Amino acid sequence: MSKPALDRSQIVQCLSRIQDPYTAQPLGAKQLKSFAADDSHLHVVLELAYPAQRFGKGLAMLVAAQFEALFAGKITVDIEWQVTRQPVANQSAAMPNVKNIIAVASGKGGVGKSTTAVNLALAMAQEGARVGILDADIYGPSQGMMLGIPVGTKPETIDNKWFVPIKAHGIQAMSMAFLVNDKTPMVWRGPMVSGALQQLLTQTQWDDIDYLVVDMPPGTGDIQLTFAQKVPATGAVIVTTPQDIALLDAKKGIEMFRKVNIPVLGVVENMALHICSNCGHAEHIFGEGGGSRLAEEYGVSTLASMPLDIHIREQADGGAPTVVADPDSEVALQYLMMARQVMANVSLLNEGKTTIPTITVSDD
Ligand SMILES: Nc1ncnc2c1ncn2[C@@H]1O[C@H](COP(=O)(O)OP(=O)(O)OP(=O)(O)O)[C@@H](O)[C@H]1O
Repeated sequence: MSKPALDRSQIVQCLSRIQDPYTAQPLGAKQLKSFAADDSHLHVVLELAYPAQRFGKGLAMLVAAQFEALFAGKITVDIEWQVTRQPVANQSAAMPNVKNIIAVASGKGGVGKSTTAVNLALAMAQEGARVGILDADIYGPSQGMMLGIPVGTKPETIDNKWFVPIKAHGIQAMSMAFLVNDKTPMVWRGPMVSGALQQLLTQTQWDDIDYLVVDMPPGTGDIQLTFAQKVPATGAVIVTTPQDIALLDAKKGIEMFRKVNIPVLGVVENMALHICSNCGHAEHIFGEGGGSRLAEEYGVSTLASMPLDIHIREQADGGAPTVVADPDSEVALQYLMMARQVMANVSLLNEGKTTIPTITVSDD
């Protein structure tokens, strides 16, 4: 029989000295799942509200070090997680197998929205999340190519009603590109597009997903607005380059989500800095700090500032985006940190924490 050497309040107090770097909240009773202590061994099990397969190892070391002041014997800390579900009644009814939907959008085309979406999805999976990606970028679907899914691959169907998503690099993928052929006209009218996309969303048999990343069609017109209205998203990630024109369109994107009451989880500034592969010279090709200024103006987080890096393009074009092609590279780590921030922000939203400010800008 182990004799209790420490009580729960001592453990909780010790935990409260450590701040979760992604939620910016102190650890405490909520995260303490269990503990066992005798004279020689303290075993603490924490449970986070977002996956932490890679990040959890560092956090466990930090927590163990904190307990050294309290306990002289062997200390073991395990980090587990339980992803919370978006508390929206109609979502669980419509998509019982999907806990959270994250819309990735940009005001302007070509800013790297799809590349960011796929690396976000893969980075979430690396942290242990069950992830799906829906390519809703109907006019330029590229997720299949970036995930290395051979052209012409068709999803299986069940009962002539359900599509089975295609698995690639450990995530589940579905795209309009899997259902059309080269001859299908992509110059669809708005209602056809939003109808097809909604069908794709609700008639795919996702296999128990924590986060479904939706690569939205670029722009802020009627199609996007209708779709944003129909997708019961937990939150949106806005991708922009630091260029004035892209920022202006990104603002429209933020305002579009505001109109349909979808919280903005943060802004990703893409192609922020170019480092010459020959001489190492760093240059802000599209201007400096625009994404952060935009995030500040709207009171949302800057999730990442990604460099303009030839490997990002080459690896995505090659069917293995940076997060899987070169998982220990600096760029992959940046994507990983972005993913953790997105998942932590989702957990805060689901808990009803007000850490993510509501957007208060005028309509004009
Ligand atoms: N950070 C980056 N560094 C280098 N190349 C990048 C980066 N981000 C994206 N790219 C490249 O830029 C091009 C456009 O990216 P992507 O297709 O992701 O943009 P998008 O915003 O989704 O475009 P669209 O509006 O056409 O769907 C691609 O060739 C991609 O590989």
